[in-house]
Amino acid sequence: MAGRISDQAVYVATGSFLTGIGIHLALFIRGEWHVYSPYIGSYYGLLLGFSLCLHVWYANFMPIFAFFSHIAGIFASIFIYRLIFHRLNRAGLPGPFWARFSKLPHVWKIRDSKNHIYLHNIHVKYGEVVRTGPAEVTIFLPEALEAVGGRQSTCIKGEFYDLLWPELALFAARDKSLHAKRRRDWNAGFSPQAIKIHEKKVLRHVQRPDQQLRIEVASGNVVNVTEFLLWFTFDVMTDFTFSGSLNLLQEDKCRQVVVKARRARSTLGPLTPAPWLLQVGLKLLPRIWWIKDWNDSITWAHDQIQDRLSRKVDDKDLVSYLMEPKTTSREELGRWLKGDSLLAILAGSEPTGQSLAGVFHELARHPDQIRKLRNDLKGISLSDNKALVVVPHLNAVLQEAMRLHANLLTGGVQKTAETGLRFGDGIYIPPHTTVVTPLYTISRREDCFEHAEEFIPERWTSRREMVRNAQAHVPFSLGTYNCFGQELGMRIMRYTVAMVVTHYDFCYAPGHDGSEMELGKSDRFTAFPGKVPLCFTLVSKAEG
Ligand code: HEM
Repeated sequence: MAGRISDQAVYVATGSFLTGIGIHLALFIRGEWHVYSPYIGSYYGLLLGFSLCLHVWYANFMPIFAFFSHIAGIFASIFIYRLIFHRLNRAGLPGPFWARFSKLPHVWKIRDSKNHIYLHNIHVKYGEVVRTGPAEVTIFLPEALEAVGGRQSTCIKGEFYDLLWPELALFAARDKSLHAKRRRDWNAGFSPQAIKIHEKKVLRHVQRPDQQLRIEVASGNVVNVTEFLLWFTFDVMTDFTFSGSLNLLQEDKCRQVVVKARRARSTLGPLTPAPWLLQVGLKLLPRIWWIKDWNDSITWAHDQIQDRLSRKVDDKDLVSYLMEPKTTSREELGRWLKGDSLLAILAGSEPTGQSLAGVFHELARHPDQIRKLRNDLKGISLSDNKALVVVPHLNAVLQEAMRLHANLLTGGVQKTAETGLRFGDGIYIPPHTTVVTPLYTISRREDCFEHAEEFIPERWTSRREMVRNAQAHVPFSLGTYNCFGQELGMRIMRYTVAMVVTHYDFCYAPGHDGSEMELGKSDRFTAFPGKVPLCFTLVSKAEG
């Protein structure tokens, strides 16, 4: 028999191979499977173990042979389907050849969390609408932002947003009606009356960076503004959310919590293109490395909210509003609270801190802009939002910095519905296709912004002609899923920038030219800017 494959082996191999093809065509090709991938992986792991046991027990290779033939059937079917029959093939989109088969090469290429750079290079090489995955298209056209994310769009959030599954959270709600329902509960926490209450806290907190900077100036220290602002915005946001600041700016006792929450996302960035792999990591390795950090962060946020619920507070905070839901029942509330707690803390603090880091980075490289801003702020109350909001150059500086330093570099992934997506000049994206619209590239397009790579705040005031297509600027996203904290975030930024520019002069520390900010920037669903090491000096009374 040696050297000859028995008939039995041929039958087993063929049968198992065909069941592999069958299971792919009957099941895996339909609907979404990413949240089940850990279970499917575990099932096949068990099946392999069982085949090995049978092999050892009966001294027969047939069970292993059957197992691998079945797996080969699945992969062969996937390969042929994606090579020839996939709906996106008919769209005839350009893109890397491997993209039609798998997202894994993409994950590998962005293991350094530089998805924004990777996709930018893809744009340069392949054009405006590129196939970047078996069922994924990346669109670099500004009109895609409205078409995909606008209120009229039928697209839903992409599979990535299931990262908390089966827990619920506002930003992770992919079902539009569920999302709309929960959003109504959040609304109360951002009403004009609520903003007034939050603002008192914000104003109290803005004193702290001022006090801390005075200490740094007196000690002649270099301040890494990226970190400094992150501590500050976490302090504001924890107070805003559950009436209890962590006091990170002054003390390093609790900083580890934030460090962990950020470290947890070191792999979230690279895994964004492959949500199924993210699910495998989250569910199968919950106590390992970054996944442990991620789970610890969620537990920490949840504990803070539980602790808050046992306390009475003087002024209403976000939890007060979330605990008086208009639409969610009391029983359902428990399911939302964990994810929403994390969202409330992270969604406000990080983007605000990161956007502010972008502002100070740009101002430090453009001292003329600091002087101009300081001049415009003369005689204006630094704690009066009504007065600050009408200082055109202040708002222009914030907008321009947010354009160049978008918070979502490539994130905000969506998915087309049953009808597909038609927009622009006859562009059609088939149904059930993931759509990526990388703001990093779109908001730096020369056909949208003249001298797009340069920091020119005047394009938002006296040189309006330099904005060729304002559609490309959506720092707070748009449509159904846009940012809740836009008004609050803008106020925090206005107060902080106005205070610092009025009281301090600043520039990059000796030996630093500002390049670390861009070079060190990573894309971990949200942007993590690199270092911004600045030296501060107090402005003389005559100048200020
Ligand atoms: C400069 C500061 C900020 C920027 C640039 C910013 C940007 C964004 C963006 C781009 C999104 C969409 C995310 C996505 O599609 O996945 C978003 C969502 C959100 N933001 Fe902000 N944000 C800022 C400040 C804040 C603040 C202060 C809060 C207050 C808690 C906040 C709360 C939220 C929430 C709750 C969502 C989710 C909305 C939903 O899914 O319906 N943001 N933000």
